[in-house]
Amino acid sequence: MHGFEDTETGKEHVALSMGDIADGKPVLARAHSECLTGDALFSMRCDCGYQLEEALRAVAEAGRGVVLYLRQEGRGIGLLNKIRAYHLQDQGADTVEANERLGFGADMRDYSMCRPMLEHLGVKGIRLMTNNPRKVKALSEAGARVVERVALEVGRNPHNDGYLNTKASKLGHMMTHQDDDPEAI
Ligand SMILES: Nc1nc2c(ncn2[C@@H]2O[C@H](COP(=O)(O)OP(=O)(O)OP(=O)(O)O)[C@@H](O)[C@H]2O)c(=O)[nH]1
Ligand SMILES: [Zn+2]
Repeated sequence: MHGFEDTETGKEHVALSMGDIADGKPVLARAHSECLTGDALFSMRCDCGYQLEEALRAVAEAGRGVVLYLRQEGRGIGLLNKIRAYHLQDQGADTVEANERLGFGADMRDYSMCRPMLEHLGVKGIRLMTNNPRKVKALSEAGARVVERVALEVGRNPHNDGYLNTKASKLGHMMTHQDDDPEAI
């Protein structure tokens, strides 16, 4: 485990690495945004905890890889605002509308810390586990060489079904699941 301090925001990020990731070959990687509720408290209303677990499992299976754990909770609006957004969602708003009603953009995250973190670890190119095309673009623009996107679709359940559908329809996430697919729950 490697710790990093973001000198601009004061946030402390972490990288979990396994195996030789500085050999120049593409590295299986996940840039995971903090979700206290999903990652630590087992919330089922998002897919974060499931994705984190699957990313760690995939790295372990490959014997080589890195998970960047980025402290940008709630797509960058922070934990308390995410809780406020959840209250709005309980009254009918979707995840994007809730953010907007609170005066935030749909996604306020910044991935500029990833490049120095990967450079420090000697990683030259990554096979990024994500369904989010904006994340691939943002990481590439930040200077990280994304050689491949690896799908990370896990954890769909009745509590996060609507949330995942909104990610696909409003945020552009690439999901193979179809709303009318009875086997996909
Ligand atoms: N504002 C807000 N943030 C949320 C909500 N649900 C989860 N999050 C946050 O969203 C972040 C995870 O982003 P997602 O949009 O689920 O997924 P992603 O990282 O864009 O894409 P993947 O790489 O495919 O997982 C974490 O920081 C969570 O805390 C919500 O309803 N509102
Ligand atoms: Zn979450």
